[in-house]
Amino acid sequence: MKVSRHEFVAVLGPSGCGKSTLLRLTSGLIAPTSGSVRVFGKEVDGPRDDVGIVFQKPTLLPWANVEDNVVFPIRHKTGRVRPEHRETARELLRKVGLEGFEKRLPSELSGGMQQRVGIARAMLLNPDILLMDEPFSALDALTREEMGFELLDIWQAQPKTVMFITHSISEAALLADRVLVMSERPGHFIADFEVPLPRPRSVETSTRKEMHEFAAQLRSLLLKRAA
Ligand SMILES: Nc1ncnc2c1ncn2[C@@H]1O[C@H](COP(=O)(O)OP(=O)(O)OP(=O)(O)O)[C@@H](O)[C@H]1O
Repeated sequence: MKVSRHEFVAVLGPSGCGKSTLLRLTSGLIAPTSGSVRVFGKEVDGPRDDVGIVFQKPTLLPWANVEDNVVFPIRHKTGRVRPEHRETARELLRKVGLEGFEKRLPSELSGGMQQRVGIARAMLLNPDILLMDEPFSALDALTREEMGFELLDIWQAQPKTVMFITHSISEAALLADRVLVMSERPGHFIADFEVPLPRPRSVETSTRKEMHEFAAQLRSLLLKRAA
């Protein structure tokens, strides 16, 4: 499969089909046993700096405050954090709605707030590619929807290629330009849809007839495969 620059692609598929594996291969965290992954025409042969990753759980350092968690990738990479990195971190925290929480510990934040810290951390080096593995699945339904729209705002302000793994058909349809569907194991792509919805997306988008029709099309494909 190919993803264009700055495209927002969602990947749907049954549990265990290899969605997270696809994401880890793309980030260079693991190497393929066969086949290859290329980013900007170059084979991926190790972890990359131009990729931000957001996992299902934010995996924050419990002893470090919010700002220190966001600048952690730069500390890890270079051993020191410059004032401009802290300024970028604070700016990102403002963007994800966490202004005033910079010096708090992760344990003082809600699950949704912790996930926002994880998103700010993934954006610190302004990566061209953002890989997201079920980033909102541990959140309550309302926060999840809100975070999806926040992500679209960030993506529109700072275009990036996004690969977004989810189990939610409506989330995939509402956020993405394209939805790729994988089969059960051994996973392969069985469908590739352009999302027939205009941008910008909003709460209103989720009530549109096209949204319901598209979600129904995805659902019947996934159910047929599971039957
Ligand atoms: N193409 C593949 N080749 C080798 N192993 C694979 C492949 N796809 C998946 N696996 C293995 O299958 C297991 C599940 O894969 P993975 O976690 O990527 O699935 P998933 O679709 O993300 O599942 P879930 O939706 O439950 O999170 C892992 O142990 C992974 O190593």
